Amino acid sequence: MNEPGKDFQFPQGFLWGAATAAHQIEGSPLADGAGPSIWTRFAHTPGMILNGDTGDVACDHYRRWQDDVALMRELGLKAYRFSVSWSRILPEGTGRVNQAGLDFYSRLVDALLENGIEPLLTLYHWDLPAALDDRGGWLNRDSADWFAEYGSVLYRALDGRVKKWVTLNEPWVVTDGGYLHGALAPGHRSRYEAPIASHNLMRAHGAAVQAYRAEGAHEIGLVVNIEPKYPASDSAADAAAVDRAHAYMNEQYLHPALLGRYPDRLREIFGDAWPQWPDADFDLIRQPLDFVGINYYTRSVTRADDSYPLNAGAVRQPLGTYSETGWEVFPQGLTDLLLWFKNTYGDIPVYITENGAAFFDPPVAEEGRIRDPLRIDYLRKHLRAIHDAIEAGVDVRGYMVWSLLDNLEWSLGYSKRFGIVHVNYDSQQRTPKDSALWYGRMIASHGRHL
Ligand SMILES: OC[C@@H]1[C@@H](O)[C@H](O)[C@@H](O)c2nc(CNc3ccccc3)cn21
Repeated sequence: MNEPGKDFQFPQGFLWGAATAAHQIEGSPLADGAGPSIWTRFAHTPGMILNGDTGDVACDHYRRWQDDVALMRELGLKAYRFSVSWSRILPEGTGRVNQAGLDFYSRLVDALLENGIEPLLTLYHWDLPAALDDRGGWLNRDSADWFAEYGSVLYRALDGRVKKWVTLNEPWVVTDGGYLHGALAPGHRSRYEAPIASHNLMRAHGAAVQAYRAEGAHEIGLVVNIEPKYPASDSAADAAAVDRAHAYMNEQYLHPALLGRYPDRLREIFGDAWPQWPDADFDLIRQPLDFVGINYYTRSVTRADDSYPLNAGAVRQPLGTYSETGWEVFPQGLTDLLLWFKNTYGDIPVYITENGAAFFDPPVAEEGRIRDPLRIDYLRKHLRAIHDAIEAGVDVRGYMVWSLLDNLEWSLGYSKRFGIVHVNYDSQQRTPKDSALWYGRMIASHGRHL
């Protein structure tokens, strides 16, 4: 466990980095021939995003990318996880390639490599081309072919310089937020559409991995958000609620990707809205992966409660510590879920591809400092939790803090700051927070003085 003053030894080659996503930081969504995405549309639909915020400017990274790479270098990052905007590459989603879009990411990758920073590229971080949404989007079974075509364009252009690829970021959030509850683009609310979109996302994942095996020569994986579920009591009803919530969030994507089948509970959960899937779909979805990315933020203490979907509701912990997004700070949950992952799916290499928290950060102090002790404490405790899992035999190969920069928090606009670097959205001034300086020192010591 975490004895004070313990000397932490992370594995040789452990990859220390930070993560972002295209729509959250780039701005300039329609520059240089890019097509609109569903998030460009969603943000310009009144009432969809807090305060009417949009990604039109964001962190202006599309224009400031060279300075941002220099900042990553100054902080001492060894890796950078970013996503590509599909509609910059294929403005209509398929067919015509926009060379200017490819050139942007090619230059970014070259700059990262020149600065000793390994790129981890996410193909899809929620920003589907609007032109494909007009053709049914993830509800259209052709989406698997669209996604494989998009991936192949990038594999041919960047593979070799990019050696770690991710197909999808968090299919659970895309489905739950974009098709069941409607809080995220494209804003659908249907228990019938959600399983279809979810299944096609996983078919698309499989098709993109298959295409990579034909075009690429390095590593590819899937990124999921998983959240350990703990029963609020020892009642049978709460245990059943935990099973439903666990199957719905944690097993719904890893089971088909790694085991070639869905958890049985999903048919119970969706009832008549759960289609009969063709067996061949699971041969497509289940492709050998080089790694799985896990995004961890919090846990959920769960009870049976029929006022919630799934008849499973989260119970706030009276003695818990919570971040600005209302997520409990619970590092032990990361150790627990890594052990669950290993015991359920075996020794597949794991990267923590997102971990972080939004706290209320004070304004930039006179001396230019931004004191964010809560974030330092959060990161330290979660890295120690990862170290515990590694000591217990889980093959964790790297850690990407969410996020490099304060950025557009989707429907919450710019109201939540996850960055280790503060962004003044008026001036676009970047100011490393104390957490960024701490993280850089931690990387330099390879975690020893965690
Ligand atoms: O919310 C923080 C980040 C977000 O900015 C990233 O784009 C996304 O990959 C991300 N995923 C989670 C994990 N969970 C989650 C749960 C419910 C709604 C949204 C995200 C947190 N985050």
